[in-house]
Amino acid sequence: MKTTFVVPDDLEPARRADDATAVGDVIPPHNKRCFGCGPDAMQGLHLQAIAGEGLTATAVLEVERRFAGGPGVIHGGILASAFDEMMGLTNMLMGTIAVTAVLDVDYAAPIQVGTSLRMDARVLGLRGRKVYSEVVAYDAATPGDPLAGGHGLFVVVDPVDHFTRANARP
Ligand SMILES: CCCCCCCC/C=C\CCCCCCCC(=O)SCCNC(=O)CCNC(=O)[C@H](O)C(C)(C)COP(=O)(O)OP(=O)(O)OC[C@H]1O[C@@H](n2cnc3c(N)ncnc32)[C@H](O)[C@@H]1OP(=O)(O)O
Repeated sequence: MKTTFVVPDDLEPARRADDATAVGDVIPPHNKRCFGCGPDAMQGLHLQAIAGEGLTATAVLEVERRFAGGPGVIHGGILASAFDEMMGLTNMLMGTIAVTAVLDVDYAAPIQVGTSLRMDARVLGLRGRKVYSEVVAYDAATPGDPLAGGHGLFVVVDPVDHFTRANARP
């Protein structure tokens, strides 16, 4: 992978919340209409992330024809959405809500329609309100070199305050 995203080397450790989703269970959608994880988002990705040990989670995205960009391959924005969601859901295992400030995607190889794309996400650590996370994607059928990877810088917010202000019309 050739990312230029800089992860500080002196991150503070992040901690799994005591009441976080149990290992092996699906992390519940944070919003039923979320494009990434919401069951009611008709055109969405419907990602179901399984909580792992610590601050990790895994999901499989079936790369459907409706996700195409170039002929026969996934659209870059769809992959970015999936990565954003995977890291956002994984961050929730800390028991906080963090929104994306920076999203970095390394498109290492074309990903064909029909691929079962396994995505492994984890929280790398904290710096104050900043959360650094990463995700790596593989072909679930033929694991080998990663097909893509992503990093995110998320910022912890008070969700009621953040979304109330975000929805206010000037
Ligand atoms: C009605 C009630 C509802 C209640 C219930 C709701 C439940 C919902 C549950 C869950 C939802 C989310 C689940 C995850 C979904 C997937 C993630 C997404 O897709 S999120 C969508 C896309 N992202 C945005 O829309 C953010 C838009 N941006 C902002 O709102 C602000 O810019 C924000 C919050 C990111 C930062 O604003 P500041 O004013 O709070 O904080 P500042 O001081 O600017 O930044 C804090 C630190 O971060 C750095 N920072 C911020 N932006 C940066 C950047 N672009 N590059 C580098 N550093 C940055 C700053 O330099 C600062 O660092 P230093 O503490 O000084 O070291």
